[in-house]
Amino acid sequence: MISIKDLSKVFYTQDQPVRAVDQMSLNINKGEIFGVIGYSGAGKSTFIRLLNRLEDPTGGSVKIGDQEMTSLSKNSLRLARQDIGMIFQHFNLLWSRTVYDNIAFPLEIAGAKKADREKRVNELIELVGLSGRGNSYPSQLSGGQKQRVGIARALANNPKVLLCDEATSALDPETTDSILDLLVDINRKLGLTIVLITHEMHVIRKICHQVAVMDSGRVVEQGDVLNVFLHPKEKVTKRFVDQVMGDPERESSLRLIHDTYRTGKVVRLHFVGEDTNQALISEVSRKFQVDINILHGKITQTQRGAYGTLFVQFEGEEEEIEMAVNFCRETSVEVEVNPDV
Ligand SMILES: Nc1ncnc2c1ncn2[C@@H]1O[C@H](COP(=O)(O)OP(=O)(O)OP(=O)(O)O)[C@@H](O)[C@H]1O
Repeated sequence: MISIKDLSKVFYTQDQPVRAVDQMSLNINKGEIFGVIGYSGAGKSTFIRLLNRLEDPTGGSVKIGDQEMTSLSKNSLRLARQDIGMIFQHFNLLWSRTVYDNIAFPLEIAGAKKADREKRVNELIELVGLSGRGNSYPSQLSGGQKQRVGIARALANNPKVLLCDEATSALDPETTDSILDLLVDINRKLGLTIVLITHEMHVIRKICHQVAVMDSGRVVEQGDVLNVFLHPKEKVTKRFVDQVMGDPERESSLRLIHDTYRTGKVVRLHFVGEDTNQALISEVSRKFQVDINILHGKITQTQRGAYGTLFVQFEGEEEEIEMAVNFCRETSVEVEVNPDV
């Protein structure tokens, strides 16, 4: 659906050239929610603006469907953009227009007839949960409602792709979740491909199927969200996973346990999907002569299923511990002995 190859953007500033996006290559499948995560300055905004050519690339290509975006003339680009909706962190609504007229705006530009516009706007108002608010002005709406207007406006011309530029970063956690739920709903109902950029792993965890981690203009890690949670390779990715799975107390409490009980083994168990329901710990304690201290645990839901980690300490004879660890390894649960915390 979207194929990005060796995409680069260099800004030539007075001091020195800035490589905001540096040889990025990605493939995004139709119907997928694809998240790009990175810290401030990683190049996310530049990247997403290159997709619909709000920014012209220095090199490389962006293909959306059969359309090579980088070589389109002004006129063809205007048409191609009707297939690409976009929503923004600060909503970018027209403040002097009502909700209804904001949503109607892209339809007016596309030359839709009045009756068709009316039908479409009413459908969209209902789809985004703003029934009864058509005559309100943006200043009379909450942040979440404003973003709903932004979403309805972005969907007006039935785009194939929706680009989300930090769409929930200005919202409180609860409103963020309701907007993320709406994006999932739209993705399922309309089969829309969604590309989003964010600096919050919670957003990736909650709605994305695939994730790419950006650092200094490059994709440093990429994959299925559950796999990236399970096996983060790069330091920056581990920090993002810790935004969701971490616990400020974890490191100190594990160190304390480690220093207090010098016997036994600390083991980290990773549970994925169905395995999260497995009664592994009670089975191990029944089968082997080991004492099990549960040190720390967390479970979370992703679009790809549940994911959990559990830190435990096995105490007992070395041989029994070895057998218990091997037993855990034989299940589909992943095991790390004496993990770095
Ligand atoms: N118009 C511009 N002119 C010069 N440099 C720019 C321009 N836009 C972005 N940059 C630089 O490119 C790099 C990437 O910026 P970008 O805004 O894409 O990152 P980001 O990951 O979206 O960060 P943030 O979340 O803080 O916006 C930064 O070093 C930034 O200073």
